[in-house]
Amino acid sequence: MDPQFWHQRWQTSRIGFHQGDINTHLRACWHHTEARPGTEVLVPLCGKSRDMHWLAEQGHSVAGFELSPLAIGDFFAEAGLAPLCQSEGPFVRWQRPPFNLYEGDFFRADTLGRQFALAYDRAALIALPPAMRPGYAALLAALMQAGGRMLLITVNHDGPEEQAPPFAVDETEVKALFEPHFEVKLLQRIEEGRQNRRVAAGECRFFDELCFVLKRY
Ligand SMILES: C[S@@+](CC[C@H](N)C(=O)[O-])C[C@H]1O[C@@H](n2cnc3c(N)ncnc32)[C@H](O)[C@@H]1O
Repeated sequence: MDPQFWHQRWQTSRIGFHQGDINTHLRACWHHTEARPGTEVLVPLCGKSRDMHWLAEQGHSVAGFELSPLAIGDFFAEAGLAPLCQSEGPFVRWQRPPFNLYEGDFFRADTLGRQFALAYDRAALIALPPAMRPGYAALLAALMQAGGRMLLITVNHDGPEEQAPPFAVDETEVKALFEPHFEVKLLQRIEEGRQNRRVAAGECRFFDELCFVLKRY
């Protein structure tokens, strides 16, 4: 999407994607990453997700990437943390251990020359229109160390071909995007049914959440 789309969403507080609670798949499936405490977790398109606090509670440091300074500012303010800000390559890095949140375009993350053993994607891939997804998968392949693992959460629905996220990204597409670089395993699929507001409103007949673990070859 155009960066302006996201800046406007944050400026007008249209952030329905933000979850007040920790993500259910994260709690249930993180152990599949075989994460060791102390290992840094890459969180692309992180928003102000509370999941980053949960990862910190498991003993991880967190490297988040986010376009919106409002999102990053809220993340620290809501936690009562005062970050230090400094420029680093094309980013502004907001730092308060165990969090390093990089303000800027994630698609430039390779310029930092960093690699990660762990990553967590919730509502990042599904925020991208189809044409941007192959570049996202290739970038993650470049950023992950051999043997590195990533927990990936997507949605699948039969809503109208909307111009706005969350876009449907089913198991077939996840495999097509990532299998050239990663071993891909579907861990769980939750069928939300009428609990989902789009299904209840008749906009879709189904709305499923899928959780994968990916291992970099
Ligand atoms: C659907 S939200 C998901 C946020 C977060 N993962 C969560 O679960 O709440 C997508 C986020 O990605 C950010 N974003 C979109 N494109 C980006 C880019 N190219 N680089 C960094 N952040 C981006 C948006 O500002 C938005 O906060």
